Amino acid sequence: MGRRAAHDIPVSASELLLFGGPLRFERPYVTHERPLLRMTFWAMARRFPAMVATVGRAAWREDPAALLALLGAELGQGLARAFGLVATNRALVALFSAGPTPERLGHALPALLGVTSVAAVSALLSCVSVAAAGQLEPKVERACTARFYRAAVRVELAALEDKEFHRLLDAGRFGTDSVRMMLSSSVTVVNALIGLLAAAGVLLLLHPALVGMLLLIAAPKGWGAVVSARRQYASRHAWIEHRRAISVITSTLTAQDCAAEIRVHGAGRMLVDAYDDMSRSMERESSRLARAQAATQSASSALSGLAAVAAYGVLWLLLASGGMPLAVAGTAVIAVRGASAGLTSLVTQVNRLYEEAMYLSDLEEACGAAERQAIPTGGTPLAGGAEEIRLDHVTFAYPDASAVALHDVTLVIPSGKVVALVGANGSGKTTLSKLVAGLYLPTSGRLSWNGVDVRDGDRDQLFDRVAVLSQDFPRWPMTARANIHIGRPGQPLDQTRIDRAAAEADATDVVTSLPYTWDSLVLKGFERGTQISGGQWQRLGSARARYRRAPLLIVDEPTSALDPKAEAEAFRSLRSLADDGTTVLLITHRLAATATADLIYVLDRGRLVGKGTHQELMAVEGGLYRSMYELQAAQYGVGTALSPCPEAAEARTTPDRARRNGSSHAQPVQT
Ligand SMILES: Nc1ncnc2c1ncn2[C@@H]1O[C@H](COP(=O)(O)OP(=O)(O)OP(=O)(O)O)[C@@H](O)[C@H]1O
Repeated sequence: MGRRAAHDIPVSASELLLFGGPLRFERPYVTHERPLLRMTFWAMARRFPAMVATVGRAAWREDPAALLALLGAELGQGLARAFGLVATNRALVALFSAGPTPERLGHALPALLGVTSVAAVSALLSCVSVAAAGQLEPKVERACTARFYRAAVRVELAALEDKEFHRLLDAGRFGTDSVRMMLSSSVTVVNALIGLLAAAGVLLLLHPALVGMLLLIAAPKGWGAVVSARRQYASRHAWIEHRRAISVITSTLTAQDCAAEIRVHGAGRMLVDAYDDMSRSMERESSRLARAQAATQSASSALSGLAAVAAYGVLWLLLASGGMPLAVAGTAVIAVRGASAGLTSLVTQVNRLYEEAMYLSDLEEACGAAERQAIPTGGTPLAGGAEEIRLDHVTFAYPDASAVALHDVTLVIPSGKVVALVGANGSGKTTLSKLVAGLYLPTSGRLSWNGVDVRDGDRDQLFDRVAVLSQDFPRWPMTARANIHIGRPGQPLDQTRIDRAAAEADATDVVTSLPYTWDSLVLKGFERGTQISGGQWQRLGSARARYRRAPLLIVDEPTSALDPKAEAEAFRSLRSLADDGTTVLLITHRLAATATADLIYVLDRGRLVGKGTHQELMAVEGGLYRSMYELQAAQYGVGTALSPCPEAAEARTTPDRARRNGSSHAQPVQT
């Protein structure tokens, strides 16, 4: 085979300039890159039964009837091929026997009818095989893919932090594409193998020397097929690298976010030139491959031709010496020609099968690992809504992290209140909210929901009681309606509830301004698709969290993209949600907004350093909250004795709010 491996193909000057070398995927994606080149053909052949068994097991689980039909049809075709050869031999014996032609034809007729019937049965079985494979392939693919994704979405968040585990999941994703291909390749391989065995068996019966003849002629063809398939494989990887580099570059040429620099900076011309340059290296690789394949083909054909001459010479001698009847020689020629054609397909498919099998074994491994790391189902049932969420000396460290993200935190999140978490970047606010949501478990200490330790509690029931609007909330590539409904997907879609959630989140105007209102796709580049702004997305996200109607709403910087008016409205509506009984855990850097919170917790480098109402925390001289607030106020050129914001002023005058703000748990603990 060609000694020049894919990675030896020179990288174009443009690739060097733009990517600093070939554009290869990260490790997860290349675990199996070029394994075929490292493994001998025989080692591959030895692994063949295990590979087919993996697919076979998946097929058996999904549709045993279709699998049996497929196997039966393939086996039947192999037997039909053997019978066909036997019948051909009989027909030739009759035709080459002594006697008048009409008599010989008469004697050959039953065998000829046999050949015809066998061909018809074989064609019928081939149809059965196509139908069964067509039925089985999508089922196997669906089952394996669904199993993988079902397991993946249940994995503990902490497990996803583990790079190795993540690698496993990433690699597993590639396996889902391989299942279908493996099934079709397995069928082709089994078919070719049965065909070869049938031919060899018949030849053995006719004359043992004929098997040797088959091997002699087929061996150079087999060699040529192995060399070509491997060279093609290596080249495909080279192509993939160049193709990847090209598509990365060409996709930017028409991308909207690159359009300005492409025109103003003249980046477009440079990138088109790079495309030209990179394409040339692909062209060179393509020509090199074609030349190499042609050379191998001529060598294998020449060798096979020489072997055929030798074999036919032996046949001649056998015929001349009376050691073999003419009819047997004729059958042998037919069998050998058919078998060597099957051999080429066998080699190509075994190569392919091997490659795909590795991705499939990744998939199996990933499914197993994900199932082992799944969030447990069941546990102590949670009564009520979010009556009391309590953290007792909770410490939490992310897996692999050198420092703890939360240290010895003790606090209570009372029901039906707006509880704000404030602190500098990285102080642990989001982490704390994720623990409260049951997404992570404390490293030490106890976190309880309504008295039930989250370690023992039914986590699905806990999730059911939480709605999340995170900083980087998902922008689902769906319709506006589906973007809201996905907030409570377990219940039938309820348009009235969707409208109400949108109204509460100030998102009604966003939706009515869309060309197809609720049916608009918030996804550009598709029919009914449209692009919405960051602030509009934030309103949709907020509507989704409200549509969920959960006892606890966690909102992490819910107004970062909103204009001042919308922001004030958003905080006002959080207040009214709490007034209606929802517990709101609010994370924000906008301290004017925390002024109306019932309770504020101040975090500093993972530690709780203060708690109380806005007024209480502002009263702590040199306290972290106060200094942060004063810094923000100074940006607006307002003095420190300011009234925090209109809502706060209003809160102070409302008896209910005043009572809440003066609640007994609001004891400043500034450190
Ligand atoms: N997935 C993670 N893996 C490892 N460390 C993390 C991870 N997420 C956060 N951290 C670390 O934990 C600490 C607390 O992060 P967290 O996101 O909770 O802070 P935050 O107060 O919400 O910050 P911000 O105001 O910037 O959103 C930080 O030091 C951060 O680097």
